[in-house]
Amino acid sequence: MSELVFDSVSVRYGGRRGLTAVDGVSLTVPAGKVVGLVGESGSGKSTLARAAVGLSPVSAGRVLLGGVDVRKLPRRRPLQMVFQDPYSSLNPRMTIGESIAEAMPRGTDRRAEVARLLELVNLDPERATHLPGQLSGGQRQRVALARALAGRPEALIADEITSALDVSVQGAVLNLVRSVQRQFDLSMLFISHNLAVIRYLSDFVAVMYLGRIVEAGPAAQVLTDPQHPYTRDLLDAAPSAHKPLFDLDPGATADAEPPDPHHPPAGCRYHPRCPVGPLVRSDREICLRADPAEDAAPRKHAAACHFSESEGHEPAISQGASV
Ligand SMILES: Nc1ncnc2c1ncn2[C@@H]1O[C@H](COP(=O)(O)OP(=O)(O)OP(=O)(O)O)[C@@H](O)[C@H]1O
Repeated sequence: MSELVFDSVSVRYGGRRGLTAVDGVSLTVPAGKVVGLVGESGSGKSTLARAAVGLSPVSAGRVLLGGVDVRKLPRRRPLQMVFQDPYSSLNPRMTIGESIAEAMPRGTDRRAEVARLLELVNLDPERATHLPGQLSGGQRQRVALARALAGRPEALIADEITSALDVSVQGAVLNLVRSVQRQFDLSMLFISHNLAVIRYLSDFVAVMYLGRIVEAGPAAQVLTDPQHPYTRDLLDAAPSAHKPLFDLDPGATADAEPPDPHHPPAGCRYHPRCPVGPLVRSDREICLRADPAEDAAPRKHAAACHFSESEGHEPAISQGASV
């Protein structure tokens, strides 16, 4: 299917207390692959995802699907998004069937297609006449997925799609998403706080910190051989694989206060919290003044850290490196 490319995307929320929630992010979701996007609360993951479907105010850059600017796609159908909260993403007054049919291209045999999609997401086609309020959270999330598939997408963005669900149904929904992604060869940006979930689903992983991608690469490399101190801290903060479910604990990565997104630190944005940075080591003064590049071409493992090389890893990526 088609590659999804974020090309130097910035999102600024306005007003006097405005902030740049996403700051020049470049990230590629290769065709038919899953990129897991991870980072603590407030790092800008949802804002980046929503930028792709026109729901957050892009102030610079663009998003491309198969080389076409998503703003020029027909009603954005080839790119669909499923949200955290299935309660608010479905119209409570429309039947399940109407909600799904609404997203279909013209000329579709709607009744038959609704039944097919409901079966695909393991729901009884009889559900088509029900209202969202008659369904459980897990069932509603299945309907949201069916609705997204009704647009016959090439790419799918999933933003914390299991975190509002009972733990007992999370696994089934994740399995469904994975099987649908494979069946339709979808390119997928998958956002989660949960590193176990990211590990389970992702071909590639991108790590976001304070509006930037700080590390990206093949999932196995990023998760087992992290190059950026922030990624290492995230992985250290997460309990081991023996523990069942774990979420990233915002602020658990270092002793320093979480950053204020209105006033990102100069130099490397991670420096006030970095355990191998200038507050700990006198030879790392560069981190106070020089901003390491951020960029993400996940086929290649790279990190935006002045010292990732000296930590025994690949050289840091340079400003403006191509996607
Ligand atoms: N509509 C908005 N108006 C103003 N600021 C916003 C808006 N939405 C998000 N923000 C701010 O933008 C920053 C990034 O938020 P965002 O929700 O994208 O982060 P996130 O990584 O998805 O967090 P979470 O995991 O908690 O959803 C935060 O500082 C947040 O407070």
